Amino acid sequence: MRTLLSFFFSQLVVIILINFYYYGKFNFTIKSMWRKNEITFSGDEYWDEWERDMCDNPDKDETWRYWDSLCFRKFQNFEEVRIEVLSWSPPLVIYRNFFTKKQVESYLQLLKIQSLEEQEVVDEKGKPFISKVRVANGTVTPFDQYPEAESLLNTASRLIPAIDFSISEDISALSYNPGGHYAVHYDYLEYEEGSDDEFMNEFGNRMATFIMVFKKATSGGGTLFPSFGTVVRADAGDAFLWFDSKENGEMDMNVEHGGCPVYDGQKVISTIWVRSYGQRLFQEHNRNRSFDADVLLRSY
Ligand SMILES: O=C(O)CCC(=O)C(=O)O
Ligand SMILES: [Fe+2]
Repeated sequence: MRTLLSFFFSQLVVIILINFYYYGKFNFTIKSMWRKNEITFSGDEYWDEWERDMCDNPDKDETWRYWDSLCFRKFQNFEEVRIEVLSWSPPLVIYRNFFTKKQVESYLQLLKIQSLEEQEVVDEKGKPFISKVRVANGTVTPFDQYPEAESLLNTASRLIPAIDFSISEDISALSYNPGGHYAVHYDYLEYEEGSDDEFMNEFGNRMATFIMVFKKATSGGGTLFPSFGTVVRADAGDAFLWFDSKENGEMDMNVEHGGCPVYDGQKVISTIWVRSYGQRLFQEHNRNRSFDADVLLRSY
């Protein structure tokens, strides 16, 4: 009887200890999420609470662990390309280890000697102005002026044959310090009628956004896609890409996205906005629907 009782009590103690452990863990997670959500920064009024909750949710970190994630290993002219598909239609994909360490380092070195400026956003007339919708520093690094930028363009053109990267805006770099962010927005440009944009007249609207990662923040700083329920947290040397337009060239409403607030460390990315006119994909597709990711998996 005594052994039975002592067995019973020892089990009780174990159960209580386990409960304490999990309660503590649970409490810690909730508290740390809640604490981050409480962090204020300049421009936080442009973020909804649920968007910040998604940004801060640590479960969104490792896409390749999801039971339904699709990972492809493709050979393009004997070079290996690793593609993680986060959304099939419209496509949102991460290219892992896309750039070499040397490319990453030399581009960061180039940014060090450039002076990065506080970034503006454009209004509906296409006019730039400073706004706390985006808090970041940046600069433009034209391909024809900087071999470090040209090398990135060459790699993208070689490994992603579906897209003609030469029909694009100059590569532009962004650096976010703690408190830096870019509230949820679309990249597809929408101006009021009558505003004149020569570049738009010649090359069309933004078809795709290609983001290259050079430095990952130590806390915060992912890229949130509310419609996909995903936060991309890519590493230095990775790149990710999505389509801003549908097959008929109109704006795709599913691809709103934002740069989550950086809490610690520095985030450095740079972007190539690919323009529509002359892209082969529009000759092959013209329906009123989103593109599918299979166009990125073909070799052409
Ligand atoms: O910082 C990010 O993660 C996103 C940047 C972005 O959306 C943009 O530059 O248009
Ligand atoms: Fe954007």
